[in-house]
Amino acid sequence: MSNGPFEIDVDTLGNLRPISKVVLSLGSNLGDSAAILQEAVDFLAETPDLMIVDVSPVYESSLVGEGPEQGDFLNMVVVAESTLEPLTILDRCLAIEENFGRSREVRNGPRTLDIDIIMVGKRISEGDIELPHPRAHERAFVLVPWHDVDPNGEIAGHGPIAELLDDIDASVLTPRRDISIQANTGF
Ligand SMILES: Nc1ncnc2c1ncn2[C@@H]1O[C@H](COP(=O)(O)OP(=O)(O)OP(=O)(O)O)[C@@H](O)[C@H]1O
Ligand SMILES: Nc1nc2c(c(=O)[nH]1)N=C(CO)CN2
Repeated sequence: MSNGPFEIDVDTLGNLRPISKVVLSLGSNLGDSAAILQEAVDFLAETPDLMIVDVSPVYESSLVGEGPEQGDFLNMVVVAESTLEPLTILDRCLAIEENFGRSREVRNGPRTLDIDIIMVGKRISEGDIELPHPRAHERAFVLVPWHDVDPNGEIAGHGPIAELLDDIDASVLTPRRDISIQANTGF
C-alpha cells in the first residue's frame, strides 16, 4: 500500500475527496486490555468514511519513556483508509478513548486506552495535531506490529519502517499470540 492520497472518492454532493492511508497505534495497560483493544477496533470499524484495511498482532511491553510505576502495555496497530480530515479522526479517537474512561490526571500514567494517530497520508502537522506522530519512528511497539501487516509502510520524513526497525530493539516486545483482535467490519 502506498502512503497516499492515492485514490479519490466522490461524495453525494459530487465533491472529490482524496482517500488517505491512516495508521493508528492503540495501547492499553489498565483494565481488561485485550477486551478494550477489541472494542476500540469495533468502534473504529463503525466510524463513517473510515475503512479498516488490517489489524496487527498484539504485543506486550513495559512502559517506554518516563512515567510512574505501572503495568505492562498491550499494543497493536490499525491500518485504514479514510477521506476524513486528520482533526476529525483525532476527535473520533479521543471520543473512543473517553468511552473507556481514559483519564489524563496523571501525566504518562496508566491508561485504559490510548490511540495515537501515526500518519494520515503524507499530511504534516496542522493545528492541534502532530503528523506524522513525532515519536512513532523510534517506538518498537508501533513499528513492529505495523511492519507485520504493512511491510512496505513508510513514515514521511523518516523513511521505510523496514529500515527504521534496524535501529530499534524489538526484543523489548513479547508477542501475545494468545490474543487475536478482529476487524469486524459488518460485511
Ligand atoms: N498524532 C497525534 N495522535 C494523537 N494525539 C495527538 C497527535 N498529535 C497531537 N495530539 C494531541 O496530543 C494529545 C495526546 O496526548 P496523550 O496524553 O494521549 O499523549 P500520549 O499518547 O500519552 O503521549 P505520546 O504523544 O508520547 O504518545 C491528544 O489529546 C491530541 O490533542
Ligand atoms: N510500552 C508502551 N510504552 C508507552 C506507550 C505504549 O502504548 N506502550 N505509550 C506511551 C504514550 O503514548 C508511552 N509509552
